[in-house]
Amino acid sequence: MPNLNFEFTEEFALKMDQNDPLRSYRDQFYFPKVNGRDALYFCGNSLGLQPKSVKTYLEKELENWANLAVDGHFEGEDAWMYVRQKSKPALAQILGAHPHEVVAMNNLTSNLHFLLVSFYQPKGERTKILCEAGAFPSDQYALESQVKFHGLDPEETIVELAPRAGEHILRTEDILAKVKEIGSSLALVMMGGIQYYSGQLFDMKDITAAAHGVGAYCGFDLAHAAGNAPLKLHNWGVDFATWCSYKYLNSGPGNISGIFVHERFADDQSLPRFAGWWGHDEGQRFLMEKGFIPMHGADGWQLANSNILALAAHQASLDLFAQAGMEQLRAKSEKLTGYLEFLIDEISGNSGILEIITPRTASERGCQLSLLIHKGGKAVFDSWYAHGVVGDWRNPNVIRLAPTPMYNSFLDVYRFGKILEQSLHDFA
Ligand SMILES: Cc1ncc(COP(=O)(O)O)c(C=O)c1O
Ligand SMILES: Nc1c(O)cccc1C(=O)C[C@H](N)C(=O)O
Repeated sequence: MPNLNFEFTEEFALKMDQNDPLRSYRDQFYFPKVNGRDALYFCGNSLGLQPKSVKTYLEKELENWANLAVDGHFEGEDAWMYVRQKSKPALAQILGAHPHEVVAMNNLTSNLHFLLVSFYQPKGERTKILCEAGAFPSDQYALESQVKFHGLDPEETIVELAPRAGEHILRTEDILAKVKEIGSSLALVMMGGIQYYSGQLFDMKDITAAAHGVGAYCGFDLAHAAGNAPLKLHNWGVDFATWCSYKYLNSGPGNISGIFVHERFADDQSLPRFAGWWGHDEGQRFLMEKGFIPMHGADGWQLANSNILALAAHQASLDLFAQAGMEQLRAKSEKLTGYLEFLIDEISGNSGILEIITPRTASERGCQLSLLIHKGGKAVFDSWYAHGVVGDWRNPNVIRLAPTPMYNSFLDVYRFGKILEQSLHDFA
């Protein structure tokens, strides 16, 4: 990132906002209120804000349902039968994939299970799964239950790699060395793309290459990376991935997830998979015949017919991503998070109250900074919230703050700086 000579002044923040080519997007979102005032919302890592356009997109589908009823499946330019196609160009851009490698469907954890059915096939001595220690609990439960499903012992089968003693982030060299060490016993590397707790962005390209080097598959949970960090899943050769759309993709609580399956598996019928009629050859689906013929690419992993209202809300947000462009969003994101980092260092410096544990290099993180709280515990978080700061507290002792380039401003970050300054007096 260029040296921007950040300053802890309102004038500086306002100047940055004036020069921000994405500044108009903020007005396209609803901001919640805390204590009657617009929140300083830094919680896109948990739930993204609602685009104002969502209502219109939903209303259109409600009208289609009201006016067309069952004919809505096949009639009109937005026929529900094909509507998932609409989301593919924007998703492909966000994930760094070809459109036929991605499809919006289900929820994240469900998708993880379906993908593991295909990409976790323990055989002989090749049974082990490598993941990061402290992965999001749902991923841990999914991996454990898959291992048990294959009659194996999770304790022996799942290798959890932790940072070195006294460190908070995993060194890429340690991940690569562990892959090599497990070698021919490794069936799968399955990690978060961005670690939900520390905010570390893993080197997915090198990790994938290392996994392939020992004959293992490699997949990522991109819940915290999709719409946040630059991704090139196709070029990196990643085998599979899944994400959710309710965080950085601003598509609504619990809304639809998506999957990526690399094109080398697009017509691979040797991979086991759980099938359903929506993954069956579209041209023959309504012949209602026996014998599953998977669709080309990721679509062949679909099971059930698309949730149209979910896709409508998703599309409202994806259209904003397509307009804004991931490159521009990332360029702003590096500056915005860089500004937050600068202010935290400048203000809390040697206070001993908190410490940034997210990597200090922009290429090793998304927009989130995770702050390890040394003094004051959750009371620090509560006091910020009382002043309108919406971040989140994650046990045992981290506050996550995620200024998102789509709707946060430099002024938001500056205002947080003023609140931080005040709270340091309270917790010193
Ligand atoms: C990294 C990660 N994986 C999985 C999940 C669970 O997703 P879902 O409940 O949508 O399956 C979350 C968040 O809830 C998450 O942050
Ligand atoms: N999906 C959530 C929910 O319904 C309630 C509270 C939190 C969530 C989250 O998504 C948590 C999030 N995945 C995390 O990184 O902590």
